[in-house]
Amino acid sequence: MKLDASTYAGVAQRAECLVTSEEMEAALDRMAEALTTRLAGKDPLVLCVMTGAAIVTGLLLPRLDFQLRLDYIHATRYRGETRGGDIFWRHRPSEAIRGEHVLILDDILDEGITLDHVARACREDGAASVQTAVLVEKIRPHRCEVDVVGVKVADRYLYGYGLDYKGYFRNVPGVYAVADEDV
Ligand SMILES: O=P(O)(O)OC[C@H]1O[C@H](OP(=O)(O)OP(=O)(O)O)[C@H](O)[C@@H]1O
Ligand SMILES: Nc1nc2[nH]cnc2c(=O)[nH]1
Repeated sequence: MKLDASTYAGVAQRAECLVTSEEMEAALDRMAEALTTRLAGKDPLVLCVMTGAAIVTGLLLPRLDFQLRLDYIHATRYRGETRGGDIFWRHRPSEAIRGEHVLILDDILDEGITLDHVARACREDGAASVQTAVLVEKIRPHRCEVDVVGVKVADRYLYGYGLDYKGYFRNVPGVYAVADEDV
């Protein structure tokens, strides 16, 4: 669904910046260091969980100075809404995963349902090992643990750095909480 320009501007004006771009870039540096320790020398297959992880993937991979390959996996459960539903698979590269040391890269761990589902699917598909990393973790209970986290933020509806609000704002260079009246 398209947002008209005045609605878009209103959402942006009412939103609150929780993490600046400088803080996010520092978090990406820390994630790269942690992932290098875990994965350098293992020739991992990095799986970008589309669509939101496209931004963290693009920012993180040039910081990883070791042999790796990139593929994508697409499981979604929000589909432009601010509340999650059932998991919907759009792309599951089962054949490519067999025997690989997999790193699942996502933008956010919220309830943890998506990451739990994707990690289970990779194990079912015969990955040699599965590690997970998210740019943002919400401070709340999750269905699964994650190995590497960028920043931890309050349990509000967020946009920026890949996170969308109704399909928009993924390109915003900071993490913002949407005002209650807009959620
Ligand atoms: O921990 P959870 O509560 O399961 O939520 C996290 C998931 O929600 C978002 O995906 P979404 O379905 O919105 O797809 P998108 O990546 O296209 O935005 C995000 O990219 C995570 O994959
Ligand atoms: N954009 C966005 N997507 C999510 N998916 C799960 N939680 C969130 C959130 O807070 N913001």
